[in-house]
Amino acid sequence: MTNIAISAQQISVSIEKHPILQGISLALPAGRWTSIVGPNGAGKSTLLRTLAGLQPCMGQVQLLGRPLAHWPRRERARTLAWLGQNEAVADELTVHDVVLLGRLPHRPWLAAPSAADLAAVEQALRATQAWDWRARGLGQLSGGERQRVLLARALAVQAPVLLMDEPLANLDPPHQADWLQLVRALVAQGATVVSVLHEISLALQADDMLVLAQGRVVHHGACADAATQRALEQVFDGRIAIHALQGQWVAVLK
Ligand SMILES: Nc1ncnc2c1ncn2[C@@H]1O[C@H](COP(=O)(O)OP(=O)(O)OP(=O)(O)O)[C@@H](O)[C@H]1O
Repeated sequence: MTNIAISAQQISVSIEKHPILQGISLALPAGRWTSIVGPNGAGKSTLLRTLAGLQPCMGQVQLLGRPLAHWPRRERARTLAWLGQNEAVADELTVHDVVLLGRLPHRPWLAAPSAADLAAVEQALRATQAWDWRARGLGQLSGGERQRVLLARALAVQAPVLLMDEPLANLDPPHQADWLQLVRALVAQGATVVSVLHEISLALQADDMLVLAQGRVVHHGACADAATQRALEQVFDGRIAIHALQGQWVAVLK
């Protein structure tokens, strides 16, 4: 039987009486990378926030088979790491301290960081090539540099499940490629990654894809499946076409 990392049963979200998510049910297998794509306003970020327990909803979300509400807070924070979009983080904190925040769910209340915490921070900062800036203030970094530090914070949690909303925002192509390698390595080690991505060619590198439109899942399948690719072309009104190029699927604009 497939292990399910995150599942949702009939989740609906309305904001100011406006339906944003409409009865979504899904099961995301563990040890795979799922990308969530769809047009602007489809509800991608809202869905990811709901799966992370950050957005109240009707229906139920389960993390590793247990309803989110039944998880003790710290255990849940060690199990599910989150990288949000445009997150407010105190700009006066150093890069090192920002990434150390990712270790909070591992540390006893008011305890100094352990050797394991410091090692996790260093590993995460090196993985995102942010180690050299560790003493700088977050506010002194460019948009892409800041994004890499926030990615390091999520990695430092060392959670088995990672949810990332537009993780490639502001990243240049080499760092997008690094992110891809990182995600593949995490998944190879058994982690589950779920990411909202606007870069369709990168989203197509995932194992599975969830295609969203108007608050509903219109397709869920393997990226390599022809049906997934047709659903993707359709949801963008035929304005993209998907082709194979050097062993990869790429989306071209029409
Ligand atoms: N706080 C809010 N108040 C009112 N409407 C909201 C709020 N947050 C989101 N919405 C609306 O919900 C819908 C879905 O938003 P969401 O951010 O989830 O979409 P998305 O698919 O991530 O979009 P994008 O591709 O533009 O980032 C949009 O129509 C948006 O305007």
